[in-house]
Amino acid sequence: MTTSASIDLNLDRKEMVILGTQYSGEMKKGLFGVMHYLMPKRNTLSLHSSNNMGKDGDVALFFGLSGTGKTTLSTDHNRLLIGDDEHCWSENGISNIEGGCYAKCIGLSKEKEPNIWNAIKFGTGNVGKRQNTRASYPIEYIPNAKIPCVGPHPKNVILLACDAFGVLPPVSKLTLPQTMYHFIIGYTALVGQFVRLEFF
Ligand SMILES: Nc1ncnc2c1ncn2[C@@H]1O[C@H](COP(=O)(O)OP(=O)(O)O)[C@@H](O)[C@H]1O
Ligand SMILES: C=C(OP(=O)(O)O)C(=O)O
Repeated sequence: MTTSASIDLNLDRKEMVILGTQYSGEMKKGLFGVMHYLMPKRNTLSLHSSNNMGKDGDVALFFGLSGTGKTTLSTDHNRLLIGDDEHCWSENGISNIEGGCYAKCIGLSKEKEPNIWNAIKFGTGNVGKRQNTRASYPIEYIPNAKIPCVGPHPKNVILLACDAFGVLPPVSKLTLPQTMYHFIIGYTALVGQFVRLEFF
């Protein structure tokens, strides 16, 4: 064991117990773990991704580890927000699991991310002193949210590598096999450590 935290789940009793951590993100991540078990049985993929939709119905799906920009980039005032973190992709298209968002507060400013700033509503100026301080808000607090939070099959898939070491070009257009390769290796630079820096 490298940590004293544990997330214990009883699928029969539909119970989850979170021990040894005060990170409230475990509530949604624990349930996400349940979805990884249940959804494939229904021929549905559960994805750690954000999603938004353009005016023409084109859905973009953003994959990336914690801190790579899923929440920030999907909350785009020119597009409709479907969700910032956890989704299902089935034969019918995309649907959001959470119905709300979980934004990072560090460095948050009204000028750079006005929709997130306004959605938090309470105490925004006083938070964000630690690396992984979060605020949650109902998705309805984002003015251009897509309610209900569903969309057609994605037209564009974006892999957020956040490669601070400059190994990858800033932007690359990938072929299908390249996309599959990069999805599987999941290369991320510095910010893949975002949550771990804070808690371990
Ligand atoms: N160009 C940028 N694109 C995306 N995020 C950025 C950028 N510049 C700074 N950030 C910051 O990086 C962090 C990205 O975190 P977030 O969007 O919550 O990631 P995720 O949802 O993938 O965990 C935010 O704190 C955001 O303010
Ligand atoms: C809530 C989380 O997801 P993200 O940081 O990608 O928002 C997490 O990883 O704990």
